Amino acid sequence: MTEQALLLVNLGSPASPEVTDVRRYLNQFLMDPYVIDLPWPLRRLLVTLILLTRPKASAHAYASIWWPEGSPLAVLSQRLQRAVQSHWEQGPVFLAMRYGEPSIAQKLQQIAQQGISQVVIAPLYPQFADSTTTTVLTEVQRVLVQHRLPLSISTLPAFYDQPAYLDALATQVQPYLEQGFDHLLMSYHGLPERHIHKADPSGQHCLTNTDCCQQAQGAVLAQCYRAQCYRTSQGLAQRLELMPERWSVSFQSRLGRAKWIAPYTEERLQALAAQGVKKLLVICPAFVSDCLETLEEIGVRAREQFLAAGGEDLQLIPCLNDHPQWAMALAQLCQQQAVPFNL
Ligand SMILES: C=CC1=C(C)c2cc3[nH]c(cc4nc(cc5[nH]c(cc1n2)c(C)c5CCC(=O)O)C(CCC(=O)O)=C4C)c(C)c3C=C
Ligand SMILES: [Fe+2]
Ligand SMILES: [Fe+2]
Repeated sequence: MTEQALLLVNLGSPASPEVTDVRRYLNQFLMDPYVIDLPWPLRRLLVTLILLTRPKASAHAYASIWWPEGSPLAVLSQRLQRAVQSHWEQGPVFLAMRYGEPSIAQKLQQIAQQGISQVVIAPLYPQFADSTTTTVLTEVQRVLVQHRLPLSISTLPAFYDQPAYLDALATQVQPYLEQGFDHLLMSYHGLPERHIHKADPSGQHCLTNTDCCQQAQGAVLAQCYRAQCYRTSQGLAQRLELMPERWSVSFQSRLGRAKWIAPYTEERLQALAAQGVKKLLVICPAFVSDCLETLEEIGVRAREQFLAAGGEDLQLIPCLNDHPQWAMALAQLCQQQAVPFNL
């Protein structure tokens, strides 16, 4: 049988929580034109301004969640890689990071050097966005051309509605519901509204009314991150048999002054506390591995905010991480859903 490698790709973290490493990481991340989609001179100017203050604040936040083995996102991604290997019989499973190390270039070269010619690339993002999925695939294309790698590539598309993924997510959440709760908040990483409009092939669907994303279908759904977040949420709520008033969706991690997709997590936290919700569960389904945005932004800061607003308990439900059902589901999705690489 021809060997086929599997390359999992996650976002990446700074090498350490030191300010210099965080600055280097943020510079690489934010200078990506798929993340800050401004012309180079404006992007350089904006990122330079962000880098005046952000690295210090972010370094402090990273230091508060850093583990002895390293960044939670990196450590948990490695654990997932090992767990997926036991379900991937076609060949070795590798892990790369879009920003920082190990890079996509290092891993694709390693795969080619091992004489493997077929690779499945799995960007570890359930919902499609240019700032996550497209930038990974663009980097893969760049590396293939620059290093003339003789690799035949297929890629795993966004899996926001795949039953195997949703079943694993429901298995992860279920025990927390059984402990008793008032409300389950599904908080996704946000995006500037501009990114959603740019990706909208109809030019008129997205964000035109409050529930446009819930109605999205076909080519619009395939490109609309917000619509995919709602589909994931509906699929999860259905599996957990949640009544509509027991769950809601919000978007976190805003940066800068542009308008980001709503509703904002901070505002939902205030509103839920004001409605009398005391025991709040939060799951972050845009992330498959716990990271700064789950452990610190939700587990620490959102918790403080909710308690200050009158809530009694906010519990962060861990991401899928290396859950055995998720590892098996991911291997299965890569076998069954990967499509020929076509950027
Ligand atoms: C314009 C800025 C950003 C966009 C767009 C964006 C999209 C986006 N990001 C993730 C996943 C993660 N982001 C993480 C951290 C993070 N994100 C941004 C900015 C944008 N993200 C910044 C500046 C940071 C760094 C931390 C900080 O200073 O706040 C992380 C965590 C990484 C870690 O090391 O733990 C993840 C994961 C998605 C899924 C997404 C689009 C949907
Ligand atoms: Fe982000
Ligand atoms: Fe939409």
